[in-house]
Amino acid sequence: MRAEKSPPAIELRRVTKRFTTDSGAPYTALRDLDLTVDEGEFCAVVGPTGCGKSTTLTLVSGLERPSAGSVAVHGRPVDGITPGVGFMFQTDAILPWKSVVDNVSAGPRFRGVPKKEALESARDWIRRVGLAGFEDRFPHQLSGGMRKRVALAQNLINEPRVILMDEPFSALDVQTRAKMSDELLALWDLTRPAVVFVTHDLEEAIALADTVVVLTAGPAATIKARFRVDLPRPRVVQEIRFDPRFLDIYHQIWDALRTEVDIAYSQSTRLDDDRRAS
Ligand SMILES: Nc1ncnc2c1ncn2[C@@H]1O[C@H](COP(=O)(O)OP(=O)(O)OP(=O)(O)O)[C@@H](O)[C@H]1O
Repeated sequence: MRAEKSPPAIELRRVTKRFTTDSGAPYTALRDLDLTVDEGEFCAVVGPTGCGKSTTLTLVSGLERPSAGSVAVHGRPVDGITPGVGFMFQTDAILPWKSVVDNVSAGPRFRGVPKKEALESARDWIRRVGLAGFEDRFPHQLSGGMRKRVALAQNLINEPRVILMDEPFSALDVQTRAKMSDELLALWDLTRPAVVFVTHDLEEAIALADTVVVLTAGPAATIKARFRVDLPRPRVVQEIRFDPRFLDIYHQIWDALRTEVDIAYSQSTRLDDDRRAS
């Protein structure tokens, strides 16, 4: 008997997304975008500022609908908020009035898991993200890096098969950021969900991902190129940068990205000039 090939974790086909701007004019953010992320794949998305990286995530999450084309998660068309998907954004989504353990156990509690079991599982995840002993602290008593750990535990406790991350570590200092990236890779390795990780930082993208996708400059952004990152795992984020293969990959991707960054930059300076002239 022939085994059925399981669908990819995420599939966007010929996706176009139009917004209506404040002035009422239509703005096409994405056009004819095709993106496939396999089960267990760590995919980083890079592209010039404002090209549509976050919009791509909101389409997968179900927070926004495509104007044309289709979005599917595990073969199911996305129709409203996608179940089984975790999110991590630049700003923390942790609740300031709840302790660490209550924040982390909130997901299972919401799904109806009995309190005792939810708290046990939360303590387990808090330990795995390196916060044992901080269970009863409140978010304002934690550093930025510690709050990110809480957000990671809050996500991973729900055992998502897909995690969407939008510059989750960009507010952290450089060292904490590298440390968190290592933690993320170690935790990802435990359950290997599919990840889409949006970042401005090409080094971060290569250090973390299996594939790096480059978007073109907007409007009507689409995928310019997709690169396989064949660096060995496990990786230490701050050390993998010195691998000669890392530099090769960096140069290849930067060649594709640089043109798009230049286009976006000249568009933004032209807009500034127009504004000054009017
Ligand atoms: N709700 C909205 N209404 C109107 N325009 C929007 C809306 N959301 C996004 N846009 C526009 O769509 C384009 C893509 O935005 P998006 O935030 O996805 O880009 P990005 O690549 O994530 O940006 P950055 O790199 O700055 O984080 C931008 O020009 C943005 O202004």
